[in-house]
Amino acid sequence: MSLIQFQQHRELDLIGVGRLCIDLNANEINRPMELTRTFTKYVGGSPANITIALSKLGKKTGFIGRIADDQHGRFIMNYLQECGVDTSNVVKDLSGSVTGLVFTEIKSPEECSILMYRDNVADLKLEPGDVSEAYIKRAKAILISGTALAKSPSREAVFIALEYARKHDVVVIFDIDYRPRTWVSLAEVGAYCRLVAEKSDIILGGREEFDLLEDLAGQARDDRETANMWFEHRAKIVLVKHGGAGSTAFTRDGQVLKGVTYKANVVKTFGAGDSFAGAFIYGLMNGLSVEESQRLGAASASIVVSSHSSSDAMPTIEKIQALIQSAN
Ligand SMILES: Nc1ncnc2c1ncn2[C@@H]1O[C@H](COP(=O)(O)OP(=O)(O)O)[C@@H](O)[C@H]1O
Ligand SMILES: O=C(O)C[C@@H](O)[C@H](O)C(=O)COP(=O)(O)O
Repeated sequence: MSLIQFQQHRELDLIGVGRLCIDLNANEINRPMELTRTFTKYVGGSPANITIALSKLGKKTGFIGRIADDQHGRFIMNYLQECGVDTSNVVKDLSGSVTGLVFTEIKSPEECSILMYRDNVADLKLEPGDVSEAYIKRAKAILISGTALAKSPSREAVFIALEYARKHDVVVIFDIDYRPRTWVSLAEVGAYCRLVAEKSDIILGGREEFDLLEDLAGQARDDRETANMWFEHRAKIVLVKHGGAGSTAFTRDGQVLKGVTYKANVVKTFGAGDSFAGAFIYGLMNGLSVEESQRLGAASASIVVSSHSSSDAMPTIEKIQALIQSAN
């Protein structure tokens, strides 16, 4: 019996919850942002990227979030619809909020950073009333990103979504997605993310992100200890990402699976986690093993880190399979 029981009769495969923002990726790469003059605009926001990735892989997706009543908000809405994401539950925020901006700096293929403008952003204005139980029960899975827990009322909206998902056997996928610029304190990161992780079926994060949940910032607990801690709750899969060194997946039934990586002509390192997550979830939804799903994730990440964007570069399954074939 499959580790993760997706309700197959549901019309939506995945609903993303949370951040919809704009990536502004420097065009003049391999130099600090002080020396860049032009940027290319893409839709961004980790949950948006992952939802877009699944949509481009042919999955039926939806989104619960808020956009600003500005040109960027309209750009995001148009792009989601072009990608086939259902936007019926994306709310236009009329409080005068703005769209979160992510300026990305590509000093070198290995040295990239992101500068996030997060004040008065629409995504954190998501309210509990925006979360529809009837919408959530139409989905096989929801994807929650940790950053949506950083401020109220988004925080409460996420907990409502979590409650509806548990009530209607919707698989809960939690991507820790720690973004320092949005949080008030590390104590809050740990407190709120632990509450969600304890109710999640699949937890994805980097080593440092799991440390934050375990109040071990900088003490780097052993991945297996981390997994066992979450298996004491609802988790069936705990996946620890390790950048270019790959990933390790732990399953509740005792498997420990080292994920492969595929050689990439790295342009930038960001986008790896979201592309990995999208293809990994796709594999699980298609009944593939955790190991095969990791393989899809790794191939997708290799494609996206070799590209200028995150969302735009999310690949089709054919592109992913071609890369895997060529590597064999
Ligand atoms: N330089 C790279 N080359 C090839 N694959 C990579 C590279 N960096 C990351 N990946 C793949 O993407 C996955 C997620 O990357 P990681 O950087 O850990 O996530 P995040 O972007 O969330 O920090 C890794 O487990 C690996 O499979
Ligand atoms: O999630 C954000 O706000 C930033 C993303 O839009 C950006 O594309 C990025 O950093 C994705 O990187 P990843 O989370 O490492 O895949």
